Amino acid sequence: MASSGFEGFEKRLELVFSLPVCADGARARHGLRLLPVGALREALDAAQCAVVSAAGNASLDAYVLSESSLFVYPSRAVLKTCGTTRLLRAVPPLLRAAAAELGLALRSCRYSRGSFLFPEAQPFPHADFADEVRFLDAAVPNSLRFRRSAVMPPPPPPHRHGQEHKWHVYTASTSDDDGGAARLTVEVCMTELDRTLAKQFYLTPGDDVGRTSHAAGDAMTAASGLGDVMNPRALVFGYAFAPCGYSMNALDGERYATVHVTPEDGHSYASYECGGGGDDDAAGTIASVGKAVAAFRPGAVSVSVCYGGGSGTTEGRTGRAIDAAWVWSVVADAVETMSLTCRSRAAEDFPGSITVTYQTFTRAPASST
Ligand SMILES: C[S@+](CC[C@H](N)C(=O)[O-])C[C@H]1O[C@@H](n2cnc3c(N)ncnc32)[C@H](O)[C@@H]1O
Repeated sequence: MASSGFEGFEKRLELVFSLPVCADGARARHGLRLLPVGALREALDAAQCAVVSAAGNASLDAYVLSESSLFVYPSRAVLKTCGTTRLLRAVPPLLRAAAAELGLALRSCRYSRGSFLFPEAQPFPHADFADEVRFLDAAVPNSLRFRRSAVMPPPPPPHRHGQEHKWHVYTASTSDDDGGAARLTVEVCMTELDRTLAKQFYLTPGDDVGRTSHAAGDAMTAASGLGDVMNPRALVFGYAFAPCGYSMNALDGERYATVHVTPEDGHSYASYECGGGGDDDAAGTIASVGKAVAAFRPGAVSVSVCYGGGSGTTEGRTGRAIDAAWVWSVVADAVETMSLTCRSRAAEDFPGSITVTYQTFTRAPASST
């Protein structure tokens, strides 16, 4: 841990593989889910984190890690790590194992993160986005020739705290127009959590002897209302750290949601992410951000939405095409009801027909009258 405090802001990597056409039935059906435990462990060791709990359903495997989460689908892996982990170091062993054990070739790679609270504590290559981009450029195969990195703009000055909250995105893809792979992912980063709500994520005296980390985590899920963030059908797995901290994975069919909480005063942080589904209920998926924000009443929030662009992407209930202006307005409707005001917004297109939107919100200053 940095001497200054725990770095809550996560690094997030999504790798998408092509399933081999001539694979036998099991390999075609389960793909990456057949990776040997030893191969996963080698990748997580390289990133400097470990599995603390595992669950799965017919569509995916979900792991709570010592620092955040891992989701594994047949052709897609999402690895999210926080603290001073070296997430990008997991890329070479993952690609090697996917090729050697399963014959899977990488089709696209997306890396994203916010601005760290304690950038000086980050190990190479994470201290500098330019180094992260160089590392990824060297790690992904040449066949992913469509590449782009961008730092999404900070709010215009003067910002409330003089901090610049930026969103860093790198993508590489074998195709500039990956029309068939529309997926919606929502990433929310919250700081300055309400102190009373944050206290729910501390173990209570006696927890260390009386309850498992899973049972204590499930109690935190219930007390905070986070169990409802997805929908009542979802399987929810909470995990409590000692003396504080919380991680949760929720699964509903092919969709997942994940919440991570660093409740320590002075650098409190919570994240909410959901994704895994297509865009048939994009409005509902994005609106779930409102429930996550209500559980923490943060002073500052950023929301990034990544969606498959191109002509095939429509919002199911209305048949309306998803575009950045529509995403911005659905996010703002979900967040601004909680005395938070939009400070900045941006949208960028990336290879593989991906669009990423980014918005920041802060609590409105108290009125002087
Ligand atoms: C892993 S969790 C959630 C991570 C998530 N990115 C976040 O910050 O919200 C981090 C919280 O758990 C606490 N914690 C306690 N033991 C930990 C451990 N062994 N590894 C990681 N975090 C631990 C940290 O102090 C922090 O409050």
